[in-house]
Amino acid sequence: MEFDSSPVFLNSEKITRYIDGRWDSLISCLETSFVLYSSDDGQVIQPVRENVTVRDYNGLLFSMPVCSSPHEALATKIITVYNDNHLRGLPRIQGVILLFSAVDGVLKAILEAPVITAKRTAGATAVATKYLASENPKILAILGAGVQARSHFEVLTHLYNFEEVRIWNIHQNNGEKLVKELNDKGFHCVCCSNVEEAVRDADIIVTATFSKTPILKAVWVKPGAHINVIGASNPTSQELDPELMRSAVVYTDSREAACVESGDIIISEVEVYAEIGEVILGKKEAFRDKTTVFKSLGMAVQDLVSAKLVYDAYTSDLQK
Ligand SMILES: NC(=O)C1=CN([C@@H]2O[C@H](COP(=O)(O)OP(=O)(O)OC[C@H]3O[C@@H](n4cnc5c(N)ncnc54)[C@H](O)[C@@H]3O)[C@@H](O)[C@H]2O)C=CC1
Ligand SMILES: O=C([O-])C1=[NH+]CCC1
Repeated sequence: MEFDSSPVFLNSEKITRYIDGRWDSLISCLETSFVLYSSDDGQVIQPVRENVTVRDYNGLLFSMPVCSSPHEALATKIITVYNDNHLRGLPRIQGVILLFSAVDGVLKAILEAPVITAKRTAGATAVATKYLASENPKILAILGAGVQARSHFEVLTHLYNFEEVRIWNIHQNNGEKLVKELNDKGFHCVCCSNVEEAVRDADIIVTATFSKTPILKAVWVKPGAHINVIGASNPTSQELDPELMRSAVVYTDSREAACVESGDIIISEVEVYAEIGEVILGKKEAFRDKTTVFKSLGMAVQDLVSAKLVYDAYTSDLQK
């Protein structure tokens, strides 16, 4: 019997075709992935990711392997994160996700990583926000105007009807560009000239920047707000003022990763109260009335479930 071992290659355009407009399915897969990761039954095996520093070019190479038994799948995301790439007119995050069958080890697909990374990170935030934010949030503030800012805007406006969406960016022209792009699509957002103005009275805040030092201060944040911290994914970077970290109840995706990768957690010396998976499982409380922080690091299992969602949609399309 002939065996066609060629994996399919799904580029960003194809991935967009199979993932766009599917927030609810993606959020549901991601919710399951949080539960599988935080259950102690070994259904998901996900070591802390490896990274290699490219000192001369301010770059990093990440390798993120995972096995999920319920999905009968293995995946590894391999990405580079080059902080200065905007100066080269290139995306800061590039790479691929390799998706294998866990049954026989066959490589099924190679998927370009940026679209899935953007969508799954925002989808994961959506899960955390659903559990931790106050009911009926009215004001959303997004700090940053890049890839993650866009995908977070998309998913959070899919989930909630905000009265106001505010965007702040370090380079105001890029913030204005994003606001114009969204408003041209029929949304109503405003660009703020400073962080304090953007987050005043906000119910939900997203920080999605490449800042190395805190951009968000405790005194600016409304008590009871929910903050999704997406950037600062290394032990020496911070997006939040340590005082804000210490005044909030801190949740994360992976406690094991947070303790070695998150500058916001390590430098402020806060205790992680819970993984989001533990909240979904009912093992830990969701303190909606308190100021909450979801420190997102990003997990390989999120890439696996999202890549599988895309791959399954692609293969079922082929069979039509
Ligand atoms: N938690 C997770 O799963 C993931 C986290 N990330 C992180 O999210 C952050 C944003 O990533 P992308 O949107 O893909 O990048 P991007 O390059 O598309 O956007 C970065 C944004 O940060 C702003 N920025 C850069 N330096 C800054 C500074 N010093 N202070 C304030 N703002 C600054 C830029 O103006 C831009 O708006 C990065 O820190 C990245 O590592 C990215 C992917 C997944
Ligand atoms: O999970 C992920 O893909 C990443 N987290 C930080 C940079 C990229």
